[in-house]
Amino acid sequence: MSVFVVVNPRAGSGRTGRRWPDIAAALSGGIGPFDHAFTTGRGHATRLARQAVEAGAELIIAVGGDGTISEAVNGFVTDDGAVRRDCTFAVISAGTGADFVRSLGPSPDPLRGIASGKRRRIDLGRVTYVDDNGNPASRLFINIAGMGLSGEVDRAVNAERMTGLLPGKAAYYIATLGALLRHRSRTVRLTIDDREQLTVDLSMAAIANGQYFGGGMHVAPKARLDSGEFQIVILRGGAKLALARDLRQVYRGAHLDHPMILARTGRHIVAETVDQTGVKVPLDIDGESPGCLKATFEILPGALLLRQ
Ligand SMILES: Nc1ncnc2c1ncn2[C@@H]1O[C@H](COP(=O)(O)OP(=O)(O)OP(=O)(O)O)[C@@H](O)[C@H]1O
Repeated sequence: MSVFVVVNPRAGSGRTGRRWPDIAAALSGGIGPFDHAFTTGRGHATRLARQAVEAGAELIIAVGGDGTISEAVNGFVTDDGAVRRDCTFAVISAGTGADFVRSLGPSPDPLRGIASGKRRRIDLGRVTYVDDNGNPASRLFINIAGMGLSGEVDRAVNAERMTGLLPGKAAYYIATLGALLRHRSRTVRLTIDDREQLTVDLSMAAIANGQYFGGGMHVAPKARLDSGEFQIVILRGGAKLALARDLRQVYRGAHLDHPMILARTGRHIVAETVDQTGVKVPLDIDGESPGCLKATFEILPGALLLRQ
């Protein structure tokens, strides 16, 4: 079998690079020979995975955090926008947040899972949106996309990381706190499967394939990777103090009955700002914020063959 491994040596604040010799030894013991390459920066995992898929790789393994996993999955998209269904994907999670793998269930040893050859089909999401230069863009997501506060946090975390002054976790907390303090809710209209239209004063919405984001927040406890639909969790605007106080409920996944939460399911969601201020609502796509509303989220049932 032809195997290609995409490794982000910087993931987990550089831990992945340090662990790579051990991971590589265990991998070759489990699955035999493979090719690999280290990513050098943003978007590189997509290019590496795409080259490998086009060269006939049968299994792509992403080694890194949620950003690397998401970028590598985007390498499965062909020029005409279809997703390659003949190549298998696997992950060795070695990032800081490790949110995607939490939805896969308990797996004491991901290497053993990969070596076992067990495979399952999971859904992917596709989001079309307006990028930061005002151009139409499209991207796959494997875990969670969303809008509002989560997009603001992504941008703040990214800016904080750029300064390089603080280590990963501290940068994340400081950026999140700052984004929360600056945050203002916006009026957004969500059209779900052409059957329901919600116009809400929105702080945040998660369009969830997986269950966790933000480093362990159980935002969409009812989402299933193979359900053929998204779980949609909407947080209305409200007092920030109440928000901060009730945040703990989200970590436990106990927030769905909260008066500030609306929960739905859907396969096709259009989200647009109807806010008179004209302020843009940033997106969150698997932890990155490459653009703003208006956006369309579409489920791609069973699009990815996952070895686990
Ligand atoms: N060599 C590199 N140097 C710096 N950044 C890189 C490099 N290779 C990839 N990247 C970028 O690093 C970013 C973060 O990577 P990733 O998400 O995998 O790790 P993490 O942030 O530690 O984990 P998590 O997202 O699970 O918290 C990605 O957006 C990716 O584009």
